[in-house]
Amino acid sequence: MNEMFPIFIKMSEISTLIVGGGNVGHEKLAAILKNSPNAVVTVVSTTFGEELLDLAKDFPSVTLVERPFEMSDLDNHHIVLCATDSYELHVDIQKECNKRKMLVNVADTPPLCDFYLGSVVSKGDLKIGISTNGKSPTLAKRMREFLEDALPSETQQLLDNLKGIRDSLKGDFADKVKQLNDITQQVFDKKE
Ligand SMILES: C[C@@]1(CC(=O)O)C2=NC(=C\c3[nH]c(c(CCC(=O)O)c3CC(=O)O)Cc3[nH]c(c(CC(=O)O)c3CCC(=O)O)/C=C3\N/C(=C\2)[C@@H](CCC(=O)O)[C@]3(C)CC(=O)O)/[C@H]1CCC(=O)O
Ligand SMILES: NC(=O)c1ccc[n+]([C@@H]2O[C@H](COP(=O)([O-])OP(=O)(O)OC[C@H]3O[C@@H](n4cnc5c(N)ncnc54)[C@H](O)[C@@H]3O)[C@@H](O)[C@H]2O)c1
Repeated sequence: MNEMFPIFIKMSEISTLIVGGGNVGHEKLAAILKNSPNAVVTVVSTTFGEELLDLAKDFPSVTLVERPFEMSDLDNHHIVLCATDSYELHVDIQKECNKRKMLVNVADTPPLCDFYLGSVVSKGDLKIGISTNGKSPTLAKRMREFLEDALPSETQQLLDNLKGIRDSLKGDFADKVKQLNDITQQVFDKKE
């Protein structure tokens, strides 16, 4: 059983720290910005790869700090992603995050992670997060590609229509729930 609980985070409302600006740092930053272009992210790294520099320049809410990590970098951030090539540093950061009750993800080291990144399917406002419980990120990627193709292109139109109906419904909460269930059942042509 996959015991992880998915949540959707407002990345522009919290502050994220990435430690390490090489290949993995770039991958993690790209994954965040693809979903959340206004994410507030600081990347601290001794050196930065070209790809990360190229990506970050288009996002004003991303700050790059070029120097070795210091524990005080954890101040004022909510979540941390470790992406250096130093396992020892990652262990130290993970311990300190634990002490401070901050959530930490350590690239390539699932046992040190409080949370995993997922594959993300997006169709307009619809977003589906996929986890394989860490078993196969490659399968998560394939599932994303499969669902991206399978979801109808009218998904956003459907959502916009339902939002309009939702806002215009009268009655108490139970009435509204019933009406919305009836309407969506017709859309999916589902018999109960
Ligand atoms: C979903 C995605 C999100 C993202 O990172 O954006 C993601 N990995 C992605 C791709 C990917 N990562 C790797 C490959 C190479 C092939 C392979 O190993 O399968 C590919 C495929 C590729 O790139 O084609 C290497 C890899 N990854 C981890 C390990 C360590 C280990 O498992 O021990 C190693 C071995 C490194 C080594 O060999 O040393 C660990 C994790 N990777 C996770 C997430 C978390 C579990 C998610 C889940 O539950 O499924 C977890 C546990 C922690 C975390 O990183 O948060 C993103 C797909 C985005 C998309 O395209 O949709
Ligand atoms: N690149 C991949 O796809 C991949 C795949 C599997 C495993 N890994 C592992 O993941 C780790 C990172 O890989 P990478 O390719 O991103 O490495 P990298 O060398 O490209 O990047 C590491 C970054 O960490 C920075 N760094 C190192 N020590 C630091 C410190 N004390 N403070 C701040 N920054 C520091 C470096 O300046 C560099 O920018 C490695 O252990 C690697 O073996 C990488």
